[in-house]
Amino acid sequence: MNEKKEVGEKAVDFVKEGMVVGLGTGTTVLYTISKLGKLVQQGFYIKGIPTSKQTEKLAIEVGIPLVSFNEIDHIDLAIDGADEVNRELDLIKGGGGALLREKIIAKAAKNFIVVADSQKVVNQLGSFPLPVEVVPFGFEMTMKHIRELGGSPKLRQKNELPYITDNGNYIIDCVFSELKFPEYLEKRFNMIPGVVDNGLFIGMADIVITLDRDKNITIYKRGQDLIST
Ligand SMILES: O=C(CO)[C@H](O)[C@H](O)COP(=O)(O)O
Repeated sequence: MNEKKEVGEKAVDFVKEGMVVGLGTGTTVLYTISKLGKLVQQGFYIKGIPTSKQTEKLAIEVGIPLVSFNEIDHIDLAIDGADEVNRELDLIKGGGGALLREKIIAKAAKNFIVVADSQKVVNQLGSFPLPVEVVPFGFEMTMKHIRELGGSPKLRQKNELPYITDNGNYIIDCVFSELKFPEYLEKRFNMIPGVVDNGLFIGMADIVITLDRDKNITIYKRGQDLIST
């Protein structure tokens, strides 16, 4: 079973005609975007706003009309993947390097749906290294301050050069032996000069679509238990 496809395509059930939809980044939401593209080709009308250049390219390929922030006053729904999800529906994101645009779009959306295969569901956040987007200027000093928060920071690299985000920044991946107080840490990281944002998404997801142990689609809604399988 392709879990990413199952959960990614299920999210399309929440998209209604005429919506402005935030389009996330990654190999799970790719299935959402592809299915939305097929519907658009059959006459279903939506507008998309992408969270990365990679997603922008994919959305254009599948035929989803795109808008930018200066053309809209709201986003109805954002759909995105995650690297980790806990039972409170808090997330670590940014494995794909798009955390800043993803957080801007998730925050702007009336509803934020996360699509996550069963491997992503954890009791406690922090096994996945926390991505932190930093400006290149003085990043060595920024890393020093990040280390003071208890993690082991490592500059993300691609082809032996610093990985560059769509915003022209670097990503520091931060390994924690135990990531305690994620709500505090999300805010604390962003107080370090040079940090643009971090991959903790606390209190943002409204719905998580995943699979249970028996591989049934399972939908969790913030503040409620399971709403359907
Ligand atoms: O945060 C992200 C990109 O910045 C992705 O949503 C996250 O990495 C999950 O990706 P995938 O669906 O490929 O496992």
